[in-house]
Amino acid sequence: MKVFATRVIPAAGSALLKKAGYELTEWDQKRDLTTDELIRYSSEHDALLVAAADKIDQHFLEHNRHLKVISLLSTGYDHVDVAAATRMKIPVGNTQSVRNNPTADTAFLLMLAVSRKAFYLHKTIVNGQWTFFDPASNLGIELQGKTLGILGMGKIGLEMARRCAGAYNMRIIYHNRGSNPVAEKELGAQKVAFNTLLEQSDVLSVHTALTPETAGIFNKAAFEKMKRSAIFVNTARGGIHCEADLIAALQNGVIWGAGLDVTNPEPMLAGNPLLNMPNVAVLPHVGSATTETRAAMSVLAAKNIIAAFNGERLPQPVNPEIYGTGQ
Ligand SMILES: NC(=O)C1=CN([C@@H]2O[C@H](COP(=O)(O)OP(=O)(O)OC[C@H]3O[C@@H](n4cnc5c(N)ncnc54)[C@H](OP(=O)(O)O)[C@@H]3O)[C@@H](O)[C@H]2O)C=CC1
Ligand SMILES: O=CC(=O)O
Repeated sequence: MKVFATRVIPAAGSALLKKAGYELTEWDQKRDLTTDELIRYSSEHDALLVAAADKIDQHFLEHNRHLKVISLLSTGYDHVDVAAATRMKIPVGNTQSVRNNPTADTAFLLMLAVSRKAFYLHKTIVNGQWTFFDPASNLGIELQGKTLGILGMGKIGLEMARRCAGAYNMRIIYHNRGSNPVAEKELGAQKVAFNTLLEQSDVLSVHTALTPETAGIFNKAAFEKMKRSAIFVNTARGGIHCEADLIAALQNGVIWGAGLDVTNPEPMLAGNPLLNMPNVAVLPHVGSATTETRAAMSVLAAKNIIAAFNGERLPQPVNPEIYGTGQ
């Protein structure tokens, strides 16, 4: 069996695939594959291990109906036409469950960095602008006892809420389509309407998937409903906020600050105005970027492939419906 990985994956995962006797080819160039390249390489392999930047759409799948599995190195699967894969009976697996803690850490880090202008102040030192102590400048805001709003109280949202409740005794509100009984019981989190989330949050952290329902949901109208002192944090997907509206909201003081691990497009271009704003912190999509988690992700991605080759249910399936009720 032949596996094609669109990235060089951590050794723990590649070792597992090789131990199982599979031939693994890893794309080792520092650029994304083009659609044509992805189709061509996939046609010569039995399984694919892909990153969030690789678009697996209907066109791609029609050229690769032979694939025994598509294993994602990500949790999010907005880059995959899962419905088409399901129709073609191709199992898709992801790495949800091993990346909750580091991604929540990233959201927490961004919240704190924005509240104290940390990224900007670091830059002022680099630029030689730390010249004297001025008690009235470089002021941030405190988080103790403030209200955290979570859009998407799932696995990562819950970890972010736990951190904020534990560290700053923050009141937790959230908006989901369903509800999250664990967050309600453990943290006293209160489910609210989306508009209430916008109006009441001091920090609003986004943890929902990118779907047609959530795409661009943070637009001009949404930012205008938020507090002028609010911090917006997005570690989910850049497509959930409208960047032009976010920039305008920050420039016009409609909200106070923003912390982003995800942008649209990615990579963000160096001249982006967000990078020069004091109350903004941007990271290059590194939510899960720890040695431990990247190793665990590669292992889970490899296990998804091994299970598919053995005709078994994937340990972390995105489209379990392909198994019917039998598995
Ligand atoms: N920055 C990074 O490196 C990483 C980013 N991610 C991103 O984080 C996202 C969340 O991951 P994870 O916590 O594991 O996912 P979960 O599925 O556990 O949580 C997502 C939550 O979003 C809620 N939700 C879905 N649709 C809507 C909607 N339309 N309105 C309101 N809430 C909604 C769901 O609840 P309900 O169904 O009740 O609405 C669910 O609770 C991923 O999809 C991925 O895009 C993940 C890992 C790393
Ligand atoms: O963005 C990363 C993911 O796991 O999803």
